[in-house]
Amino acid sequence: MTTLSRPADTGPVLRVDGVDLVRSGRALLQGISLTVRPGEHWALLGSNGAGKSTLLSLLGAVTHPTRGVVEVLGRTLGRVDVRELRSYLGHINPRHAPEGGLSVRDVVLTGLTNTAALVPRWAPSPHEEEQADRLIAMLGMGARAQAHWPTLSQGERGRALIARALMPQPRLLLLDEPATGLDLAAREQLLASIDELRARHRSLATVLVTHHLEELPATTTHAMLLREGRCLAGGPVDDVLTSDLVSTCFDHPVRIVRSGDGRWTARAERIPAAIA
Ligand SMILES: Nc1ncnc2c1ncn2[C@@H]1O[C@H](COP(=O)(O)OP(=O)(O)OP(=O)(O)O)[C@@H](O)[C@H]1O
Repeated sequence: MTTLSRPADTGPVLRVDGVDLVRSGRALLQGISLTVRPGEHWALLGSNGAGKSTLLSLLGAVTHPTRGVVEVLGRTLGRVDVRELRSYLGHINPRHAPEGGLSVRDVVLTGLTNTAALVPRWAPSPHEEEQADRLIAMLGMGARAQAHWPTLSQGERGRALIARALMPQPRLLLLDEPATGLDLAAREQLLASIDELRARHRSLATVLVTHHLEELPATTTHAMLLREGRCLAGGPVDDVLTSDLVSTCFDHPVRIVRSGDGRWTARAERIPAAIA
């Protein structure tokens, strides 16, 4: 196997050009183009089945396009060892299931080996252990570092998984519905952690999938709206998250408001009785 040198730290983090993805004879994505640069924080929104997770799996080098080009960290999918490329990405799936007996600290360390369990005869360096402790503290999990995975709440797991994904110092972090199932306090803590992470790591790029505008961190810079596998709109967040575009995307009239703290709310518009 050829060894991939660490991808260069310059240029776009992601470049998707004219991508179609067909599975079982069905077009799941059509004509998707997207460029993500260092320091950009993208939200990927769309209704159930719009293709968000499918697009995220392309960006995470998990699947290949049927047509078009996907470049991840400057490497073209189809011409690169994707397993190795994935080790330079932070791809957070809230459904990740680490081995039961691991502590938070162990789970975070498995981010270096990209495995569900600690690798036998592998030991982290003192520097790597320090880094794990620093990330655990940054995500507000210092007091729970020795807690065993099954005893954690869903919110604690979400934050531990972000720390895990950051261990290889990725340039790109992919988050698939990170706030799903969290209660109000856990969601707010998670969003605050994401904002802090972005502030501390200025060149980090992120792509976050969600159904809910209330789950978008205030630091979101760009958005893409997906509808039936196609891009309805993509670009700077305030150009894309408008009442008109989001209503079209979800096939329902909604009013979008961005409040003073930079967060969003979406409310259904009342449809006048005459046309309801
Ligand atoms: N391997 C596959 N073969 C055929 N269809 C698939 C395959 N994988 C996903 N799909 C379909 O592709 C569509 C897009 O799925 P995807 O999971 O990307 O949507 P999503 O926007 O993430 O949806 P949700 O919000 O419900 O999670 C869905 O209709 C899904 O059933």
